[in-house]
Amino acid sequence: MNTGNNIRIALFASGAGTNAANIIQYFSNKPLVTIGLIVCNNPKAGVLKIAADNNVPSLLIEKEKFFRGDGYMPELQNAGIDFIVLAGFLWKIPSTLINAYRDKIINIHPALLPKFGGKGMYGSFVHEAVLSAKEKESGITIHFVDELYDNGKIIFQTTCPVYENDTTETLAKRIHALEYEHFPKVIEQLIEKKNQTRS
Ligand SMILES: Nc1nc2c(c(=O)[nH]1)N[C@@H](CN(C=O)c1ccc(C(=O)N[C@@H](CCC(=O)O)C(=O)O)cc1)CN2
Ligand SMILES: NCC(=O)N[C@@H]1O[C@H](COP(=O)([O-])[O-])[C@@H](O)[C@H]1O
Repeated sequence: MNTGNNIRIALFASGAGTNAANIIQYFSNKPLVTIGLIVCNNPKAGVLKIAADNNVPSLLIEKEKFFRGDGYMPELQNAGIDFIVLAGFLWKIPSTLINAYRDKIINIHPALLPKFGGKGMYGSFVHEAVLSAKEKESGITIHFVDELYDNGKIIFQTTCPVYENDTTETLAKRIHALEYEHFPKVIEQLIEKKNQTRS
């Protein structure tokens, strides 16, 4: 149980982990926030090396315990986790965690929800859908996580242009730039707001 003023965050990621690396770096000199754990469902994910390189403990999870067991609640509690940040995590968060961390789980989505969200909408699939729809703009959405995919209350959105000659790669690069710029600051503002209501 975390009893101090320090807020301990668990980052959930399934892939390269560039957002996780950016968040770790951002909070590396902010004493009130600790990245206490990286939770991953993919043994080959680049985020596991990012955890090791930054001396952040990691937890490799498997389906049965996550979806039909305790959702790794004991491990999260032992790590003193107060807040969960999904940064490219590709499994649905089960009700065990949603209920235990109600309004304390957030996610970043690489499009302007409610469009281009839901099952199957992750990574390059999202950018492909935006390009196929001939959208003139895309962006990012940061939202609270509830039982459904991409359904929780929206906290923050910002946009970027989509160009006719864009590929999924060029659009992904523009979206990533928005993620790196805004995600850590939105996390920090949320934590500050929760600290104000606690004190
Ligand atoms: N309860 C919730 N869990 C998760 C949410 C959420 O809003 N509520 N957000 C996702 C992140 N996400 C979009 O932002 C997302 C990730 C993955 C999928 C998806 O379709 N996943 C596949 C499985 C993919 C795989 O195992 O490689 C699937 O469910 O079939 C949709 C949206 C994180 N969790
Ligand atoms: N629907 C969820 C989704 O698509 N999330 C996206 O996965 C990428 C993870 O990149 P990273 O592993 O390099 O941080 C990010 O672009 C994030 O928005």
